[in-house]
Amino acid sequence: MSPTISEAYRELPLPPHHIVPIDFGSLKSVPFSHQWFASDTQVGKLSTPSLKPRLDSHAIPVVDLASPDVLERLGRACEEWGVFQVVGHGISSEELEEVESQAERFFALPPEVKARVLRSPDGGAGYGIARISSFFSKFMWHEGFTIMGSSLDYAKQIWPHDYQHFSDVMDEYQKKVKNLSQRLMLQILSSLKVSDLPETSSICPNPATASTALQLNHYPSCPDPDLALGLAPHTDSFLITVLHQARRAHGLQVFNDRAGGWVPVSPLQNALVVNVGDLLHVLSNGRYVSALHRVAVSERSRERVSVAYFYGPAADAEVAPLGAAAPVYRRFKVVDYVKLKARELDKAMSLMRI
Ligand SMILES: C=C1C[C@]23C[C@@]1(O)CC[C@H]2[C@@]12CCC[C@@](C)(C(=O)O1)[C@H]2[C@@H]3C(=O)O
Ligand SMILES: O=C(O)CCC(=O)C(=O)O
Ligand SMILES: [Fe+2]
Repeated sequence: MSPTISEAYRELPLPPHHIVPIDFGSLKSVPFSHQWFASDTQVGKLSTPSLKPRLDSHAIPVVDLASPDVLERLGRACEEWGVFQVVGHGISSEELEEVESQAERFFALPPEVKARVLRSPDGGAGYGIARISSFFSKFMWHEGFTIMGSSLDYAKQIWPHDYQHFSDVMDEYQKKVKNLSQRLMLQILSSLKVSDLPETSSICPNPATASTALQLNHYPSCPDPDLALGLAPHTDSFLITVLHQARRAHGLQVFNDRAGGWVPVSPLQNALVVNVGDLLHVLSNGRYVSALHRVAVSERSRERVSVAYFYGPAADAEVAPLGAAAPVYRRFKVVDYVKLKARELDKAMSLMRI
């Protein structure tokens, strides 16, 4: 049988304190375990001292999928930023609001109910702390729920008598966002202008075998936002991530060398945020930037919800730079990369370099 992404985590089980979130609702101040200082956000050689971003969000490209020069705009955004906001994507604001309100409904449940769907120590899906947490000395002001495939079994455990609506909303959204992700991937690959794409059918990816995950993120309201960090700096592992952030819910920031630091990705009405992930960085032979991003806790009494959809090739598909005369990355299996990232985090990409 073909491997799944969840299997990649079997070899590296996490202890319970890296799975079960703290009960944020009961806290009147930020505990020491959740207070971040500059030295705690060290990622590779990059120290990320201030949570105050440098530039305003207008710098992040906005791409309208209906625009005649869409390929050129996508290519430039992926090359210069590794992140852009997409409009004209065909998912209605009602659908986005519904998915957001079901995510809020889940996170508002008491801790013991959320614990019914706790991620297992060696698994990828379920409720808990972000997997990257084990690489940092402090805990993040965040709880998440990762859904891989249908959400029905989870919904039945959470709401035994009222599971259908949550499940319908999440599964319908996954279908829509998968179609959008596939469409974006085809356009992004065309934007690379590689003349010979021999393996596109296996890596492109094939929507029937794609690796996908829907991640509901919750950043609870925080007594002292300046001390806490929502999500530590990281790059996403798959090809692309399509993210819905709730309106007025600021906090997402992307690192950009040329802009000289962290730039906010402010919520834009009806837009979805698209991140280039590590695997697309490899396919493009390093041309498209795998965007380093983090989430600051921006306001005292406002919680924040976001919904991320990770889209990648099948777990056993092989990835390598496309049509590159001088490839800088070697060929590897998706599942092996996810394993390596679970062990090495930000060093994983450089370990794949030739
Ligand atoms: C498919 C996946 C991407 C992800 C790890 C996961 O197996 C499921 C959750 C995803 C997430 C969400 C929060 C940030 C992140 C880095 C993490 O720890 O879990 C991403 C992972 C990723 O992109 O590598
Ligand atoms: O909440 C956000 O804006 C970003 C979430 C994120 O980076 C992720 O789920 O990987
Ligand atoms: Fe991310």
